[in-house]
Amino acid sequence: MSTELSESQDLNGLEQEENGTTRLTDICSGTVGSSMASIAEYYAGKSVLITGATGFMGKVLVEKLLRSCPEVKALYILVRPKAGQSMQQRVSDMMKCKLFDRVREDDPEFYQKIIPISSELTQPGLAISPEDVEKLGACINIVFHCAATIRFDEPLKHAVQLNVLATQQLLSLAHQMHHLEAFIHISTAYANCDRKYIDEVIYPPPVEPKKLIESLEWMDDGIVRDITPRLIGGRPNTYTYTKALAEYVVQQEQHRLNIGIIRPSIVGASWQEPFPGWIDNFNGPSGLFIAAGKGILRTMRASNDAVADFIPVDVVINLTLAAGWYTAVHRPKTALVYNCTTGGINPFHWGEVEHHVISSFKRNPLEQAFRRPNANITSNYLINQYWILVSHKFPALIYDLFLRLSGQKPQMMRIFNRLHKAISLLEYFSSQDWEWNSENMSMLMSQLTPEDRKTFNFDVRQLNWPEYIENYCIGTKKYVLNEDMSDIPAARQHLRKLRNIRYTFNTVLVVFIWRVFIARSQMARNIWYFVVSLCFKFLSYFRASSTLTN
Ligand SMILES: CCCCCCCCCCCCCCCCCCCC(=O)SCCNC(=O)CCNC(=O)[C@H](O)C(C)(C)COP(=O)(O)OP(=O)(O)OC[C@H]1O[C@@H](n2cnc3c(N)ncnc32)[C@H](O)[C@@H]1OP(=O)(O)O
Ligand SMILES: NC(=O)C1=CN([C@@H]2O[C@H](COP(=O)(O)OP(=O)(O)OC[C@H]3O[C@@H](n4cnc5c(N)ncnc54)[C@H](OP(=O)(O)O)[C@@H]3O)[C@@H](O)[C@H]2O)C=CC1
Repeated sequence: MSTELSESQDLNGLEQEENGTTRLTDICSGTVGSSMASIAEYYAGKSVLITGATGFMGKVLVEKLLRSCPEVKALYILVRPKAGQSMQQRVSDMMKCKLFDRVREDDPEFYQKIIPISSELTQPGLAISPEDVEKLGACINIVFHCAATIRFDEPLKHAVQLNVLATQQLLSLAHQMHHLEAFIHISTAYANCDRKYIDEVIYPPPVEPKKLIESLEWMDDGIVRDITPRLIGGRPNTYTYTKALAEYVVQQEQHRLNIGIIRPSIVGASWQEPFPGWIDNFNGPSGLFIAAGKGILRTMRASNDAVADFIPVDVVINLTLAAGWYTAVHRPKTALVYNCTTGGINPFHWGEVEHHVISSFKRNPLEQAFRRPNANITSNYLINQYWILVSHKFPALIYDLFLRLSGQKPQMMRIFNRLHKAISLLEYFSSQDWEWNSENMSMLMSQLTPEDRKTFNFDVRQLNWPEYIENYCIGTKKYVLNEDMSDIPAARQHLRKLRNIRYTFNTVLVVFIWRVFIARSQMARNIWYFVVSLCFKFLSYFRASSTLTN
């Protein structure tokens, strides 16, 4: 069921379908002045506020805005001091990141456009100083809200504080912005993962956010922990639950602000921009790709035929910027939701992911792999448990034994325990299928000029998955693990060594087992003599026949 969009009759540039879904059309009657402006022209002279700019997606958003909208006036970014680093230090470190190489080339002074604002989103008023509130109120034209806790095991109180309450406070701040044209909220395609078919609508929230927030205020952490599974119900974690609540909170403001909601699925490395394969974290599939490349992860529960709904980060950001432009220019009267997914347009399946990840890491191996990359994904619980025992726990035990014997600290079992914890939280997403309607994404594309369609490309029909996965795997090697591509021959040599160790180990094991068997069983001895005599007879036969032909 979708929420009631009561003003269906007077939507500007929008059509409301029978089921309540709000769709874009090419009607421009509701546009403001610059409707014909290209995306870059629209952002020219604009001041943009970005939350979560130090995060994975936020950084890509900042980079793309600076590179493709060079006339943008200023990017105000909400940043908190963290891990002993001041806000300023964090921002200057961020700008040194390789991601900004292309922008740096175009404009070495690009950092002057970035204006950090100290903010801790979990604090009242987002801990923004009154002077900064005034400054933002006077100048911001567009808000992109990316900040969130994306941890799947986040305690409910904290997830609500950051994903729901902070969103609410940001919306209050947005009300004080006198020149605000658009508020773009980044959600997730899995906010409604308790449904199999997900339309571009905001579904009724699982609970009234206000009531939940009030209750959480007086409950102690123990009680909250105990009731969390009951509260989240059909959702697998507090992350998806609080992102669903946040959507509802944002929707409540749709009559007072121009709102767009972007729902990306599983965000992966960049496809094209600023260069293929850029990734800087272990979240989502990236950590598992690395674990598979290192030969540590060799089995996990996933359905071979289910769609792996990956979406490259640059596609999400291009769509986000286009949605910002559309929302500001066309001013839809109700919040538009964009399911930013690939499954319905260019599907790719978990079985194919496994195949391409493994073959890519065989071609471009990671340094110091534990074992040769090899994987077995299955949806069968028992088969998976068997492989965990044989391919994870047993090798870990042997390796730890080896470490102990050589006077080192055992570590492999600990690594596997952490990996199993991560897998247990991720398997939910790889073991089932969802269907997203992504019509708004296609229709937004139809609104762009041919030039913008190239500069802000989010046409995922053009995505070549094997090539994308290859670049993704190389990206994890180069940008997450900081490994040098020139070391690949040595890494290949290491894999050959591992293969030889495996052959030797397997041969010794088979001979050993057989010897034990022969020593204990007359039947095994008889079979052994039979096989040996058969081999001998074959050998004699071939020798005789080759003598005759000569
Ligand atoms: C058999 C081989 C097949 C090969 C390929 C098959 C790949 C299948 C991939 C399936 C993936 C499915 C992914 C679905 C994701 C759905 C996404 C929904 C979309 C979103 O909206 S949100 C963003 C997603 N959010 C996340 O991904 C966060 C998940 N992470 C967490 O919640 C926590 O990190 C976690 C896993 C609970 C661990 O917490 P904790 O123990 O406190 O430790 P740290 O966070 O400090 O990390 C510890 C350690 O683990 C590494 N790590 C983190 N994440 C992963 C991961 N996904 N895979 C592997 N390893 C991971 C982390 O880097 C740390 O390592 P250190 O060595 O640095 O300590
Ligand atoms: N990654 C993915 O696969 C997907 C992500 N999304 C959504 O995209 C958005 C961005 O995700 P992503 O970039 O991957 O996440 P990251 O974890 O990389 O970034 C989160 C950002 O939020 C900021 N933040 C977190 N807590 C606070 C706080 N208390 N005060 C101030 N800032 C804070 C972080 O700042 P700091 O650096 O200080 O920690 C960081 O900049 C999120 O809304 C997420 O739900 C949606 C679908 C998939």
